[in-house]
Amino acid sequence: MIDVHTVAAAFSPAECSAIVALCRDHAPKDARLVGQARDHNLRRADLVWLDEVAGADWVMDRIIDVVRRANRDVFGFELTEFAESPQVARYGAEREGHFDWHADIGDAALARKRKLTFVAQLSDPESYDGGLLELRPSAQVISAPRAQGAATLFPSYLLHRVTPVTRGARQSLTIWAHGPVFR
Ligand SMILES: O=C(O)CCC(=O)C(=O)O
Ligand SMILES: [Fe+2]
Repeated sequence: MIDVHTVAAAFSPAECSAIVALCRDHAPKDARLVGQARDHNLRRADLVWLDEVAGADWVMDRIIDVVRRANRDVFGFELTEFAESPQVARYGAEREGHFDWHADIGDAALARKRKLTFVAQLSDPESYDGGLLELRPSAQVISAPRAQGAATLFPSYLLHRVTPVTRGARQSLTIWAHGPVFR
């Protein structure tokens, strides 16, 4: 089974910049984790929920398109909805933004139903150091491509992390597709 799938140009660089610009005027919220606890050792990032941003409907349209195609061609999961807003995260070097090893499926009502995770790289890879999205589908750790606009999709039970950003800032767009629990 293919566990990790990357769509090379889910967004163009110009579209990535447009998404970042849309979020710029929104007061970022401190990132919460699955289950709403806050632990800055586990995750340090600023979050904007795209549902709250005017003019971002086209982003959701694109996500639906990319997820539908990837699920049809690669995963074949039973997906029924996007029950949570897409989130734009910013991991800045000023506080070594990062997200430690975790899986996205949790105990909370919505987190239980997460099945497929979608993460798009919104930043120019030349503009930051660190901030690697790493995944552990097996004993081997693999890195998601850093190209701006690339989207990496994986089952939400897979362990993954974002390594600390040491220069500049990395922004990403994350959303989960939900459905009946795995069985
Ligand atoms: O920003 C990323 O690359 C990953 C975000 C993530 O793992 C999450 O929000 O659960
Ligand atoms: Fe995650």
